[in-house]
Amino acid sequence: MRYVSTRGQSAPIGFLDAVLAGLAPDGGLYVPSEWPSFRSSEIAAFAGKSYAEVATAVVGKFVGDDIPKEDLAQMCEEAYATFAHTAVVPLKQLGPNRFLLELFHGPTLAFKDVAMQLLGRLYDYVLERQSRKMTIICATSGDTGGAAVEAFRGRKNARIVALFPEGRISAVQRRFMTTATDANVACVSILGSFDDCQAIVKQAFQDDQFRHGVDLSGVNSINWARIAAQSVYYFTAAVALGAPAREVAFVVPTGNFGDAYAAYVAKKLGLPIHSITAATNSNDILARAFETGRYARGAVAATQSPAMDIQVASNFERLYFEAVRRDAVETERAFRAFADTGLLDIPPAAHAWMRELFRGASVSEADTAKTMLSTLNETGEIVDPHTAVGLAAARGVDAKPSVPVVVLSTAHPAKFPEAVEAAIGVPPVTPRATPDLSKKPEKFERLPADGAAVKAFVRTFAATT
Ligand SMILES: Cc1ncc(COP(=O)(O)O)c(C=O)c1O
Ligand SMILES: N[C@@H](CCOP(=O)(O)O)C(=O)O
Repeated sequence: MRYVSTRGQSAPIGFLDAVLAGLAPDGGLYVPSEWPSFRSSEIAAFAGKSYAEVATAVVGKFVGDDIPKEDLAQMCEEAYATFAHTAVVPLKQLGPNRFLLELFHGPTLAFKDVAMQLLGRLYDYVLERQSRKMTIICATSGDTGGAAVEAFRGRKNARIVALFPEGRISAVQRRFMTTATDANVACVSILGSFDDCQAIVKQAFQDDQFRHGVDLSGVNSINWARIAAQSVYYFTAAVALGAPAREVAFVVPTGNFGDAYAAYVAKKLGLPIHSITAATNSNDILARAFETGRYARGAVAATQSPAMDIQVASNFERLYFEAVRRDAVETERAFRAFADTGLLDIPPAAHAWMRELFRGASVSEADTAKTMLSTLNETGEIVDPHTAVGLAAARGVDAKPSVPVVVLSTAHPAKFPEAVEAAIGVPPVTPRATPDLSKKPEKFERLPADGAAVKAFVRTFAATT
């Protein structure tokens, strides 16, 4: 398997190199040079297999010969043994044709654990063999950071710096990062938005001297291994509902577009996906892009679903690259121009291609809160605000009654106790296995949204840990 950059200026590389590289040196994102796929009979054979076994098969398609199958299988076994539910990502029926895919049974109660628990092991595996220690920088709107800290803390071959937007994530999300006492973890509260944090990370990757100096890597969904690992649960859910003989529609609460793009990847691998609805909160750049063909940045608004308060969705570039028939010159032009102007008019043919599979839906704050309450009243389920955005958007899915609609439940309600209690009148209960972090001391730096300041901090951290 080889990986090429969406901007076409970086040399093709293998899976492990793409994983460690994070962002391509030309500023693009790595994608497979050719799409692997499963035969229908292979997908049917996933029925009855464990989550780790399906993950080994699906992720294995992207790994190629870079890791022996037994080693990958062992990493998957170990990664998914950290989940509190035997099904790892159980599917719950809410109504005749409505399902919730619970992705929050990992150690930090959000879907990010699914990929991150595997990434921590992948990095260990390869860095140990290369006798190398890397510096990971990760931008977070709340959940990626906690999952990454949990997956990498205490690991010998990697140090991690998590950048989060000051005051714009929940206290529970913050504490999953800032209470870690391991020497290889640093957290930085950035005086800005998640988009600022992500821009700082991307700029850092494009500074060759810095990148080489600290041996930089990234575990945001720019990293192909994140996408590969997140495509697995679309298989387990769809197969449980009758795929490959039956199509399934997915509704994905969306911010950085990694998870919805992973659904597209599952489709490329051969899964019969009827449609993918990108459900946004009022930060609706993606919903507008799919509905109108114009990808136009707005100001970031703080919402009850803070992990989706994002206006620049990294993985949209990967989809655009496909939509323009893998024209790297056009992708480079479009995303450089977008970085300057905040505007990208999707060519009509590319937009029409996107709409064959994708729909966008934006959900207001009032509807999000109302959906938390109505879900509790109608089904007895307490859902978090991100999941509520997905459930509200699912009302608009246009599918035949024979097509099940699966909404991704991306976080446990206990991560957002204030928003949930305000909506339903009672606080959500934290799962028993989750440690109480509320009394632990927190440790983090505070820095302006300034790339130079962050790089200086990271350089010192890398030199001293
Ligand atoms: C709880 C939750 N839901 C949804 C999302 C959106 O996922 P994505 O960024 O992959 O679109 C995020 C963050 O990314 C999240 O933390
Ligand atoms: N919502 C995310 C933002 C980063 O997304 P990623 O999937 O690119 O890591 C978060 O919770 O941090």
